[in-house]
Amino acid sequence: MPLSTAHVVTDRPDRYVKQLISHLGHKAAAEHTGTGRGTITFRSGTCSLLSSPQELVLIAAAADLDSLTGIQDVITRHLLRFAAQEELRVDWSDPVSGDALEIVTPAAEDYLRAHCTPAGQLLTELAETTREATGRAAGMQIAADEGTLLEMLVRLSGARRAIEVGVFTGYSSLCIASALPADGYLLACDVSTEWTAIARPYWQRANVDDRIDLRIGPALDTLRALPAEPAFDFAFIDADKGNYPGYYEEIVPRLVPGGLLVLDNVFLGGRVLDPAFQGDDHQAMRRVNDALARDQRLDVVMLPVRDGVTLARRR
Ligand SMILES: C[S@@+](CC[C@H](N)C(=O)[O-])C[C@H]1O[C@@H](n2cnc3c(N)ncnc32)[C@H](O)[C@@H]1O
Repeated sequence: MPLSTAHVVTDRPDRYVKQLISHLGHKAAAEHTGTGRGTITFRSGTCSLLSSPQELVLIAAAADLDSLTGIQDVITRHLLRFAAQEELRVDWSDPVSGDALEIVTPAAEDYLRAHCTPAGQLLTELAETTREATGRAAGMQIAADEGTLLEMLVRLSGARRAIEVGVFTGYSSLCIASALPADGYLLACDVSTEWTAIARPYWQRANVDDRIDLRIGPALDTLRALPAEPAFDFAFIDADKGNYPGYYEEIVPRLVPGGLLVLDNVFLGGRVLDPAFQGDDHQAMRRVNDALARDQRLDVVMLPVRDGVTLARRR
C-alpha cells in the first residue's frame, strides 16, 4: 500500500487537526486519537494527523496510487481553505510502500553504528556461536548497538530488578545482567530450552549467572504469576509480537515509579504504518504503540534505533 507524508509548517497545527477532523468527519470516519492527534479513515485509505511544534504532520496511506492522490487532494484542499490567514505549503513526499520504509537512511545508519561503543569479546563470541548454532534464527538476536543501548539504559536508570521477555541465546540478557549491580536480579522469560541452553555458559563466563532467573514457559503465564505490586525497575520486551499488548499490560503496573520499559521492533520493518498489513502481529503492534502513546502512567519516546525501540518511563 503506498504511503506519503507531508510536513506543513504552521503556528496552528492543533487547530488544523481539529478542523480537519470535525469537517471531514461528515464524509469519513474521523476521530481524535490523543491531544493534537487524529485519524481520518476514508473508504480507500487513511490520513493520520499529528500536531508538533511549528508543524502539522500528515501521513496518508491508500490502497493504490490513484486513491492516495485522492486523499492527498482532499486533505490539501481543506487545509488550504481553513488557512485563510496564512499561506500554507503542503508538499507530499513520493509514495513508498510500508515494507520498503527505511527507518533511517542506510548511509546515516552505517555512520551511527560506526560511532557506538562496540560489543565486548564475550558478546561478540556469543553472536558468532548463535549464528553457527541457529542459522537464520540468529537474525532474532539484538544487534551490538542495541545491546550497548540496553546496557547504558540499565546503568543510567540505576536498576536493580529487571524483567526480560524473549531471551533466545541470551545476548540481551547478558547486556542487561552485566549492567545490574552485583546483587541485581533479572527475571528472564522464554519458551525455548534449546536456545536458552546456548546462553548459560556465556552468563557463567561473565559472572552474571547468579543474577539471572530463567523461567521456561509462556511469558504471559510467568508475568501473571508475579505479585501485582510494583517491584521492577527495568523491563525489556523482545518476544512474540502478538503478545506485546499482554506483556505491556502485565509489566507496567509492576514497574516502580521511574522504572523503564523498553520495547523492541515497534516499527515492524515499517509495516505498522501501512494499513495493507493486517496480520495479528501488525495489529497487536499498532495497538500497543497507540496505547503507549496515550498512557497517562508513562512518559514515552519511540526511537529510530534498528527496527524501532520505545522507551516508556513510569511516572
Ligand atoms: C527475538 S527473540 C529474542 C532475542 C533476544 N532478546 C536476544 O537479544 O537475543 C524472541 C524470543 O522470544 C521467545 N518467545 C516466543 N514466544 C514466547 C512466549 N510466548 N513466551 C516467552 N518467550 C517466547 C522465542 O523463543 C525467542 O527466543
